Amino acid sequence: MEGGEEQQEPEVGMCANCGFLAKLRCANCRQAFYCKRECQREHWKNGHKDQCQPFQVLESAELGRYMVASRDLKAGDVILKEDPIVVGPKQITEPICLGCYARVDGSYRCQKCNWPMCGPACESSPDHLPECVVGQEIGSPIDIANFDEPNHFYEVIFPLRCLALKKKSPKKYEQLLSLESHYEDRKGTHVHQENQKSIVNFLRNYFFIQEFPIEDIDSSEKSIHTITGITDVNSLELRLKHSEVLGLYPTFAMLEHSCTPNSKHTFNKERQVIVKAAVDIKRGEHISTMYTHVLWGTAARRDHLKHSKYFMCTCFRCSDPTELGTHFSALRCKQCPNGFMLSAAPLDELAAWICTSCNATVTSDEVKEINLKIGEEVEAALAMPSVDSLEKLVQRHGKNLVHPNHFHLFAARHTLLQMYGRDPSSAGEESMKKKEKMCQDFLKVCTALDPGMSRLAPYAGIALYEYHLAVLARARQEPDAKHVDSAALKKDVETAKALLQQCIRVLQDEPEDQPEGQLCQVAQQNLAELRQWEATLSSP
Ligand SMILES: C[S@@+](CC[C@H](N)C(=O)[O-])C[C@H]1O[C@@H](n2cnc3c(N)ncnc32)[C@H](O)[C@@H]1O
Repeated sequence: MEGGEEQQEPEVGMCANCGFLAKLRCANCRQAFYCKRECQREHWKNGHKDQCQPFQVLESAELGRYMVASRDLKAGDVILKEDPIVVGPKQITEPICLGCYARVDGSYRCQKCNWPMCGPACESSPDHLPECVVGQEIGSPIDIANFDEPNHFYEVIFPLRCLALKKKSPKKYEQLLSLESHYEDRKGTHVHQENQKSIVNFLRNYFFIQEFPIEDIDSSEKSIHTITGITDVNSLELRLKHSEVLGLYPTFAMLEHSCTPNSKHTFNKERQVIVKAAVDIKRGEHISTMYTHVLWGTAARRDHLKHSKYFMCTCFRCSDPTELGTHFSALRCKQCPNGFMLSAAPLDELAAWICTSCNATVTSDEVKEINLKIGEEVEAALAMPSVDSLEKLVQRHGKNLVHPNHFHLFAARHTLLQMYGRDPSSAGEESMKKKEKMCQDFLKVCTALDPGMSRLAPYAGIALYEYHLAVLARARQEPDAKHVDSAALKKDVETAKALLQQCIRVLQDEPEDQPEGQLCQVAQQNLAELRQWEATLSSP
């Protein structure tokens, strides 16, 4: 949902502290009124401090609940910091410790329930309590032998932890159940049938959760399906050092989807989610996140949202056949030399595609087929990448089949731009020129698709870093005295510094234990070294 509906704010209200008629209001949330400053100070001390948020949750027939900014937000402003109500393994996961979520090899098991863990400290983690209690009571064997492959036993952990909230924390359970489950939409679908076997039946017929009092665990089929729906629609994926887990954050779950989101989020070590404005957001504007993959074309994104989140996206990017001028899904016209085929109506999956130049048409099925074919080729090339094979693929398809910015080629270009200058076959000056140009083109598309770097920070961060390497390679070619004062060298050093600074800005929120966070640290070190080198250049 783009833009903001006009929100008419009331001009007067009741003082939140003493109940008198009031005109002053809290500048952050704009929801609490005060009759005088003393009342505002009092109210802040008495709890408003913890409740004051720069957003409001509203509701509409189209979106359900959604968030709007309650004041103007600057890019980088913190919108929300929230604890999860449940954390646990993803539905499909290799065996991991149920306390710290590191991979396990089976050499240690919980003394009480026999689930594989990494040691005694994790055994007493509060996260692990629900399955540990069920395991102790029921005593069903935890039959995990292969530790290298995903194991179906883990499928029940997250739903079980959600169900156990009923006794452990009734307030959180209520909060959880208030989230959207799309229960009716899911009934009878393949997902529902699979969950019936792997989660509902397994919890009831193997772990016998119906033996627990209903006041402790609601083990009805409907409740378990509702919980799996809530999880699929609302949960977030947390990347930890050695695994990925899920978390449910009830306020975060109020954020609507947009394919050009205006917020970004990260997690801290306490597993809180921190949501920041990715771009400036005006008061009253909707605040959005992204539920799907920013580097997929419109048809794939909409299809994914339809089947996993049960709505058809109509955002600005989805409605624009050029995808914000990038031509990310455009094909080459086979009837004329210069035209590109674009969907005549991108919000209609079955609409024909029309040439921008000669008006020739192709069906949406033909488009799907071409995409499938290129997708397979790119996947095969990326499985064993070489500069030569990727270059040929990008050039051939970019000339004959698809727009050079097409999403399938974009993935190949991301690998290629990192290989130039690293792969021994591409160490020369020519390759570095290609690298520089490819980084520029790549970053142009990133900026158009995701101006706030909400999702593309890791991609753009790498491209900025590689771009600086290409510029620096040119600058370092002639470090002799006669070149020292040349304007070209100075300009290159300035450009390389600016690229590193931008790389650091883009990656600054990435976790330190992830490759992107580590790249940010490398960029900081490189920047310091570059400044030292620059100083030696200008010293007499
Ligand atoms: C994480 S929940 C968001 C909160 C939800 N609206 C509610 O009231 O609980 C995701 C669901 O919100 C709705 N939704 C989110 N973004 C939407 C959008 N851009 N267009 C239509 N529906 C959307 C869909 O029903 C989706 O499955």
